[in-house]
Amino acid sequence: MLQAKHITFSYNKTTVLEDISFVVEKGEHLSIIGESGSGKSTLLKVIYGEYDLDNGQIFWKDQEVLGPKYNLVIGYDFMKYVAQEFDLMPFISVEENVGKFLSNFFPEEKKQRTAELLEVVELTSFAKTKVKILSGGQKQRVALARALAKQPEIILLDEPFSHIDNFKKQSLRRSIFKYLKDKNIACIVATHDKDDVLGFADKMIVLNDKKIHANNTPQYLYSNPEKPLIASFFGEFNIINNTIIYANQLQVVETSTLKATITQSYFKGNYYLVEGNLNGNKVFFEHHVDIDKGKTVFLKRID
Ligand SMILES: Nc1ncnc2c1ncn2[C@@H]1O[C@H](COP(=O)(O)OP(=O)(O)OP(=O)(O)O)[C@@H](O)[C@H]1O
Repeated sequence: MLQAKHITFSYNKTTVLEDISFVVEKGEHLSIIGESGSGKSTLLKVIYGEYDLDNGQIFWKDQEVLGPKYNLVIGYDFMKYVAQEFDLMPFISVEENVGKFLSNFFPEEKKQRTAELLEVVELTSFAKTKVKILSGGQKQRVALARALAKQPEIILLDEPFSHIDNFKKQSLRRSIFKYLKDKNIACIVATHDKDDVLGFADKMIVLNDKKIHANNTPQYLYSNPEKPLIASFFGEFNIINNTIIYANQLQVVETSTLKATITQSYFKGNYYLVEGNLNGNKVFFEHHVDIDKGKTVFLKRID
């Protein structure tokens, strides 16, 4: 189990994280969300032991994770970290990068393990390719495979699929997160993407203004967003009578007290996101067809 206990961290005199506490159980998947600059990457780096804390402690099981003041070499064998900037060796091949830290004493094992990981990140056909000529997304996949090579107990992933195109992203995400669950590897994933969270994360932490705003399951936070910041992560929403209502919770009905004049319809594939004016405020709702500008509709909340 990873335990973060009352962590406070500052860059020079600027505090970025204040009194952060949470736990991650063995094999658990925790997502960290928050606006850009809220400190997600910093939190991962601090957990990795890249910086010394101002206050607080971090433990993996009984071992305290310490920063550079106490450790000559940053990092621990049980924990791997894949940063937003992945630092690969450009002049050797994909498989050599992945196998770099695996022992040469067991060549057959090394070969098998490398092949298994290349399959997880869907790069088998690039095994012999030099990393230098790979695209950004392919390099990100090599970095993921390399971090998994020595089978850590916990892995820290910073926007792990940010460079990967939509064609590959869905299947790669399933493949990586399934692999981590199957091997009982805990993960902490900093992300902006709700698709990295929904269906995969056991818990999610919302960082805001240096602190943890919420720490709960994605199901709970989706249903009880409490703050606009949380609702906005999941999708388009409205605040009507001081209540957060997602666009997909509003339905057009014959008559109601919510009368809106349509201003715009956006094609979204299997539905339209329709924008309207409700008592001088914007309102968004989902509808199966587009609605002409200027038309009046009545809306009702459905749950
Ligand atoms: N090395 C550094 N020195 C000083 N300040 C830094 C450093 N790295 C980050 N910061 C500042 O710390 C704050 C948090 O940055 P961080 O990168 O952790 O946020 P983030 O939530 O990961 O952002 P993003 O989603 O854009 O990646 C920001 O205000 C940033 O400017």
